Amino acid sequence: MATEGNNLSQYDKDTIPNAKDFRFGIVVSEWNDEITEGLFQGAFDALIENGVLKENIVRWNVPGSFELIYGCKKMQETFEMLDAVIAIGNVIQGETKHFDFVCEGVTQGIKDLNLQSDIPVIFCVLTDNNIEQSRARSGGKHGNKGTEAAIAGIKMAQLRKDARFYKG
Ligand SMILES: Nc1c(NC[C@H](O)[C@H](O)[C@H](O)CO)[nH]c(=O)[nH]c1=O
Ligand SMILES: CC(=O)[C@@H](O)COP(=O)(O)O
Repeated sequence: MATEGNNLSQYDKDTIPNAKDFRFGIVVSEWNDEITEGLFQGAFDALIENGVLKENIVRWNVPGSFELIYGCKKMQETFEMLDAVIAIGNVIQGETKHFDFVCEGVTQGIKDLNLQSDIPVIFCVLTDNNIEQSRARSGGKHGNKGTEAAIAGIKMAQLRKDARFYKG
């Protein structure tokens, strides 16, 4: 289902696990920071709204979305107590095929991090045709992808906690 006609910021609070004991890392790309700062604020606010303590959120910045791969890997390695990491970026189509390679690279890289580490990494990377689409998805008419990513992070942190419980 496309984002059009949906709101990325809407969720049923009653279905979200209480996140008061969860700790999150957030890695933010500085490319298109007008957009990535909006995504970060959406994610941060949603975490706090669902019980996460400010002191349990650590943020690192990286130059661009491609560097999210290394930044998230080092976040996982450095803070082993984290329950989830959120990768925030915004890639906008330019004149060349570079967009395709950055998007594919960061997608595959973050996928690999989820396979290689026990700490889930949430994919909060907008891959848009133009800045208008990015603005609409980072607090505009389609809501905020950062909010959606935070909720996904809480749910995956809870899934990881449940899995550890059942495994013993
Ligand atoms: N064009 C965009 C980039 N490009 C930069 C790369 O992400 C990377 O930092 C560079 O290739 C050096 O390794 N990054 C974005 O996040 N968004 C863009 O639109
Ligand atoms: C995603 C990119 O790297 C892209 O915005 C760069 O622009 P261009 O393809 O015009 O060099």
